[in-house]
Amino acid sequence: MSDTALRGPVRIVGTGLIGTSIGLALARLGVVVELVDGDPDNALMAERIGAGSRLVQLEPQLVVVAVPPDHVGTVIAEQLEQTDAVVTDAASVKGKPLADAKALTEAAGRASDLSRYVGSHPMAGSERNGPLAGRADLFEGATWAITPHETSDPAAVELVRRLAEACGARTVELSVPDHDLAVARVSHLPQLMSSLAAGTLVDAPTEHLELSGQGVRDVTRIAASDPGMWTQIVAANSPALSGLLEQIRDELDRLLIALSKEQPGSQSSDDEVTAVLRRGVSGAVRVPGKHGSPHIELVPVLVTIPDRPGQLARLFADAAASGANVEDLRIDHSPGRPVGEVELAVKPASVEQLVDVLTERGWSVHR
Ligand SMILES: NC(=O)C1=CN([C@@H]2O[C@H](COP(=O)(O)OP(=O)(O)OC[C@H]3O[C@@H](n4cnc5c(N)ncnc54)[C@H](O)[C@@H]3O)[C@@H](O)[C@H]2O)C=CC1
Ligand SMILES: O=C(O)C(=O)Cc1ccc(O)cc1
Repeated sequence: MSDTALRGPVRIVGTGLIGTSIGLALARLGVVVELVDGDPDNALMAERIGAGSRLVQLEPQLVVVAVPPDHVGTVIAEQLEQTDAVVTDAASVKGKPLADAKALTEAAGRASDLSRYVGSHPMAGSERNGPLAGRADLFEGATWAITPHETSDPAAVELVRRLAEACGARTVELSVPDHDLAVARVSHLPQLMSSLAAGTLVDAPTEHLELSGQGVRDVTRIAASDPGMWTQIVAANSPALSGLLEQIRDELDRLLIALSKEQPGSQSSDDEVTAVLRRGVSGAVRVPGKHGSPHIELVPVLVTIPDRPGQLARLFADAAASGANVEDLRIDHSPGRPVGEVELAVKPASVEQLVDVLTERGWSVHR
C-alpha cells in the first residue's frame, strides 16, 4: 500500500453517535461512505440524515469500526478477513481491542493481516448516543489519538491520520499503553467522578435540588452517559483506572480523618482542606484550552438576559460591536425563571471594552 490519500469508499461499522458523525463529516467532503450496523434501524437512520449509504458496491479503502468496546476486536478481525482495506476503530480504550483482534487473527492463521490495523480514538463525543446525536462538526478542532502497534504499516497509519484530519481534528500519535493511561486520567476517571457526584443526588429532596447552579450542572453533565458503554470502557481499562482510584481513595481518607479529628475551623483540619483545594487549582490550570492550545486565562463576564425571543442574538451583536472575541460561552437558564444568565469568557485585555459597551447598551453586567 503506497497511496495514502483518503479517496474512499470508507465503510463505517457501527452507526451510532461516533460512526454517524464520522460519516457526516466525510460525506460532506464527497467521500463515498458505506454504513453498516448490527441494528438495521440505526443504519437506516444514519443514511436518512446524510451520513452515507447502506448499499455501496465498491470495495472499501478504509473501514472504521465504531461499535462498543467489547465488540471492537471481533469486528476488526472480521473486517481484516473480509476486505483488503486498512482498518481502524474509534474505541475509547485501545489495549483490549488490539489484544482481542490479535488473538482472533492469530487463531485464524492470519496474523499478518494485523499490519492493516491501526487503532485510533477521537477525543470528542457527548453524553448522548445513537445516530440522531451525530454531528458533522463533532470533531472540528478536537484531538484524535492514533495508536499504531508493533506491526502497523506506516502507510496505514498515514491513511488513518488523513481520516482524522478530514473530520477536522488534530492528531496525536502515542503507544497503546500510553493512550490507555492518558485516557484513564483525562476521560475515564472524570466520568466516574461525575457519576459518583450525581449519584448522591438520587435521594436528595426536591427543595435541595432547586438550589442547583452551574457548578453541579458542570460536574454532573457526563453522568448522563450510557452506563452500558461505560461499564465496558471501565472494565477494559481497569488497571490504569485502579491506580488513580486508589490515589483518590487515599486523599478522601486523609480528608475524612482531618474532618473527624478536628473541630471544623481548627488549623490542621483547614490546612488539609486547603491543600486539597490548592492541588485542584494547580491541576485545573493544566487542562489545555480549546483546539489543544495551551491553557489561556479567560475572564468570565456575566450578563443577565430577559427570557424573551431575540435577546441572545442582540447580546452577541453587542458583544461583537465591542471588538471582543468571545472565547467560550455558557448559558445558565432555569425553566420557569423570567431571566437567564449568560457567561461570556474573554481574554483579560478585552474585558474592560466588553463591559463598557454592554453596559452602555443597557445590559445588566457583572464580573
Ligand atoms: N460516546 C462518546 O462520546 C465516544 C465514544 N467513543 C467510542 O466510539 C465507539 C462507539 O460509541 P458511540 O457511537 O457513542 O456508541 P452508540 O451506542 O451511539 O453506537 C454504537 C453502535 O454500534 C452498533 N453495534 C453494536 N455492536 C455491533 C456489532 N457487533 N456490529 C455492528 N454494529 C454494532 C449499535 O447498534 C450502535 O448503532 C465506542 O467504542 C466508544 O468507546 C469514542 C469517543 C467518544
Ligand atoms: O462529552 C464529553 O465531554 C466527553 O468527554 C465525551 C467523550 C466520551 C468518551 C470518549 O472516549 C471521548 C470523549
